[in-house]
Amino acid sequence: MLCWRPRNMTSSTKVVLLACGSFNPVTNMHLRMFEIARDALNKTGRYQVTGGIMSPVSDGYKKKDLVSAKHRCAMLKAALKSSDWIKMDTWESDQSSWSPTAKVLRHHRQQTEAQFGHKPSPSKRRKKHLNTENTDYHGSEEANDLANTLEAVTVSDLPQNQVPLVEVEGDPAPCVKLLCGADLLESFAVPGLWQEEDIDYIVGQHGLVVITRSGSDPHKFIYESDVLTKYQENIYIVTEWIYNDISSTKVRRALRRGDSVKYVVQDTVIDYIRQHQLFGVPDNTT
Ligand SMILES: Nc1ncnc2c1ncn2[C@@H]1O[C@H](COP(=O)(O)OP(=O)(O)OP(=O)(O)O)[C@@H](O)[C@H]1O
Ligand SMILES: NC(=O)c1ccc[n+]([C@@H]2O[C@H](COP(=O)(O)O)[C@@H](O)[C@H]2O)c1
Ligand SMILES: [Zn+2]
Repeated sequence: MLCWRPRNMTSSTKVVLLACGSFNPVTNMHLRMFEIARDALNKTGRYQVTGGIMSPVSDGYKKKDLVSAKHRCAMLKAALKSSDWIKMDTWESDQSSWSPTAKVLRHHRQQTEAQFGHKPSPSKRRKKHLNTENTDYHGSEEANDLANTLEAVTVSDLPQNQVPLVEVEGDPAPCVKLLCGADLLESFAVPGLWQEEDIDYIVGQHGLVVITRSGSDPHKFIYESDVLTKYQENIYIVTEWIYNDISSTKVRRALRRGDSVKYVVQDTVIDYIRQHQLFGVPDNTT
């Protein structure tokens, strides 16, 4: 089961969309992904998107040309002034080492559940160990305690279907789903890039919302993958008909060459890039 919800609940499932990425720099397409996904999910009548989170990768990712998290977060903060529902979260970028996406999702699931004040049932609270027969291992009264306990447990430590879920007392917490482009989905097949148990956890326990991207065929990719086919009801593919192949790589290239990136990234981001002379942007002030 992807998301715990009371059996008698007939209303739509609340969803928080989480996008992990370098955002080096954040482009209008990163922001558009959220709008496209929210429209598509809300229109199904089965989901209600209640929030969006952008989580920039930490400096420990060490990808070529990655500017510091300080700058990437500042640009993201500036860009998000134009949105009233997408927020940046710096938990991941504050880490000194790179965090696998499964770990970031798990962190946000715990945060979301804690925000909703979910409490463990008294019977479950007494069970300190995680490896119970219950698939609905219940969360903590004191959110921090739970976070600390679980922090020590990697996703792969938890047997399948024994991922900590929280019993609902009142409103159910939204499900946290990974929002990504089709290229990220297809990177699951790159040997050694993703742990199998992480893919299982991400798709099996959270779910994906995938935005189509030029050069990708997510339906075919799912068909060719046994694990993705197994969980295909947890993968929601959204076709972006207003086709736009913006990428941070192209933005960095244009900036390096002194070309305009206006209307491709937010003006506030352009101002920040010029002010801090990032991405090799030529200094026009001298
Ligand atoms: N044009 C796009 N269409 C669909 N998804 C996109 C697009 N641009 C970025 N994404 C998605 O945004 C997320 C963050 O990606 P990332 O920060 O790597 O951006 P990027 O533009 O691909 O950057 P880079 O060129 O540096 O790899 C990923 O899930 C990626 O698939
Ligand atoms: N094994 C993993 O969890 C894994 C592998 C590759 C990329 N990612 C994430 O995907 C996002 C996009 O990465 P790229 O910018 O390299 O395409 C980043 O947030 C990165 O942390 C996660
Ligand atoms: Zn990318």
